[in-house]
Amino acid sequence: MRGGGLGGGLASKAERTTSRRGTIRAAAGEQPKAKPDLRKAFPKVWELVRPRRWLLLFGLVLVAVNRVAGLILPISTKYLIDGVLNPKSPHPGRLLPLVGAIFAATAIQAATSFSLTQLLSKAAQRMIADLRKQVQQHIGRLSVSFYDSNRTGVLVSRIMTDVEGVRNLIGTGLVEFVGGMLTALMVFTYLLISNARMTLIVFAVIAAFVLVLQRAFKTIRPIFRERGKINAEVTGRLTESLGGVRVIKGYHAEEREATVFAGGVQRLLDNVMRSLTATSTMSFAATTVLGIVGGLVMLIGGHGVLTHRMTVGGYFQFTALLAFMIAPVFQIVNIGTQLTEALAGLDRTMEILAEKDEFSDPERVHALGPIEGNVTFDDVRFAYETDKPVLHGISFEAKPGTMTALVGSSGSGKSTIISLVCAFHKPDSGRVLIDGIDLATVRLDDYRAQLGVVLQESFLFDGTIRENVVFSYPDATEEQFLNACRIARVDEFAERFPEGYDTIVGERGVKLSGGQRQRLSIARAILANPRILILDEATSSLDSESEAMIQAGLAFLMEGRTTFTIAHRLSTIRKADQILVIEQGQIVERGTHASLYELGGRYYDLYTRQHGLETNLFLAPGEGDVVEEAK
Ligand SMILES: Nc1ncnc2c1ncn2[C@@H]1O[C@H](COP(=O)(O)OP(=O)(O)OP(=O)(O)O)[C@@H](O)[C@H]1O
Repeated sequence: MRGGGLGGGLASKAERTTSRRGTIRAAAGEQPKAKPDLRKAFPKVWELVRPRRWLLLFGLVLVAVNRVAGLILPISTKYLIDGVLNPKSPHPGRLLPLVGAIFAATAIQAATSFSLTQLLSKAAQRMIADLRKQVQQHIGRLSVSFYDSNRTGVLVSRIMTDVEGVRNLIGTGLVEFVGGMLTALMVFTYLLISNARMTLIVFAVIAAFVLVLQRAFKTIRPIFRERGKINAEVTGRLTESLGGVRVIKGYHAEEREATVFAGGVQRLLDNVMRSLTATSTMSFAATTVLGIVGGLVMLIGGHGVLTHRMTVGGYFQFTALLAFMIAPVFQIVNIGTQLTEALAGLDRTMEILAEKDEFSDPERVHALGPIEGNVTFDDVRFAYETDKPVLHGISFEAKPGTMTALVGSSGSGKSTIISLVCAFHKPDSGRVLIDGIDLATVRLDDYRAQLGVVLQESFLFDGTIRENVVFSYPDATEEQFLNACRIARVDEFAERFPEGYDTIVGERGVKLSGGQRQRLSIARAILANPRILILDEATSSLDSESEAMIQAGLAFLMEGRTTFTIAHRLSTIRKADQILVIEQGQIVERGTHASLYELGGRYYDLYTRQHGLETNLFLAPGEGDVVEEAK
């Protein structure tokens, strides 16, 4: 993207504005759904499964072979006891072939198990990687209002954690599940043929248990869904508090933060405890059922053998096979939980993927060639929330290559106007026109490629100086890159580092000063060569040397571009071709510095306030002297 660091705009503004419009249910703190909507989940599951359907089918064949091979051993007990070892007519010659068959079956079982894990687990991991990329890409294309209303940590968890659970759908989870069912069915049929009465009694007990299990799953599913939500919230808060460590320390709020975190961890613990209670109840029930079934089989089978209705071999075979029928039911307990988790994760992932991506807005049909940079607001009205209008009929024109400064008190709507210029939002009524074309109908990629943003909170990645500068135009030549660095005076500090432009900056590397960060951000914007430039000036004052360097870079950057600035420095405001004074979402005055000063109205008030108060709205503290000289 050539856009001169739009990301910074998202980050800084999202931090300043709190969550006001909840788009993701979990983040908005709504009650979790009782269970994932399966009808909605299946198309999504199918979408994931479809490209891998042959693999899964092959996996199922492998499972079938595996399970049949696994049945050879229990089935052979009957032949061993009744055929080979029968005291009345022993057949020692049959022993070796029987053992050979068991060896062969075991070899097949081992080989198929190995291949299953190799094939399916790897496919599952590949799928997780794909899905992660897809979710991240989608989130990247969502509108700014989405970011405003969802916490960063929550989004991180959506991309990293939720997707992880999907492993169980493609990995061995689903196949094990189907394989288990298959085995149970095969064994059930076999047992039914060999001893219908005993099989049906055992089956009735197990069926009752399955019904109980189903109820248990109903309870346990929302717990898992909620766990994902709590996890995301706790991670979110943690990410924020680690990022805002200076504010926390500054207000000595370490303990308060610890309490908040402890509260989150406790909620997580409570949730895990609840699910553990549910799972332990399930295993308690399972053990009891196992005991009952075992006793019943012994009673009926023993009686059968004593009354010669069953052979000893038949009895042992029955008990051995029974395990193969019951084990899958218990496996389902385990796998069922995993699949439930996977579906809950998928459900949240789907919620994100269902969010409307700002680029594929059907209204945005106009391709935009190189623009001149005429920006016109035509009676623009806008509200973030219904019934709370923020802009009330803003109209102005910014001619190509001119500078428009927005001034006004805090909360008057300056940033909102800028957001509309950036097409982060659409007006509720009225139009924003770019060279006469309604911005709401323009393709965003075309437009944003011609937009550059320099924010007061310069946004730096963890990477080298070079990477941070060319971020706005990755195809820049070395010459273009060096030229931008020279104009923005990045060379002056970068070349002093032993690693030069390859010096790592950001969290892991060299910490740059506020002024240096701004210069880097200016170099980035110069390289992007935007037609429309957004400049959110820093409020903090820099020493005069840094200030001079920044001003020189900015002067070059603004040359010939339509610039919008939320100005704090009088030096910038005085250069503006037009100043718009915004109060409560309206333009109350407009003109140049001289004409507005002359007018003696709101602008005059704001301007002269600096003589009396430190909290000047234009200027950073200490800038007053510069004003005096400039006047
Ligand atoms: N994302 C948002 N959701 C809801 N309301 C918002 C949002 N962002 C801003 N507002 C509201 O819109 C109004 C105008 O805010 P805006 O940020 O445009 O003011 P501003 O003039 O840029 O203020 P400042 O100089 O303090 O940054 C304020 O009342 C603010 O509370």
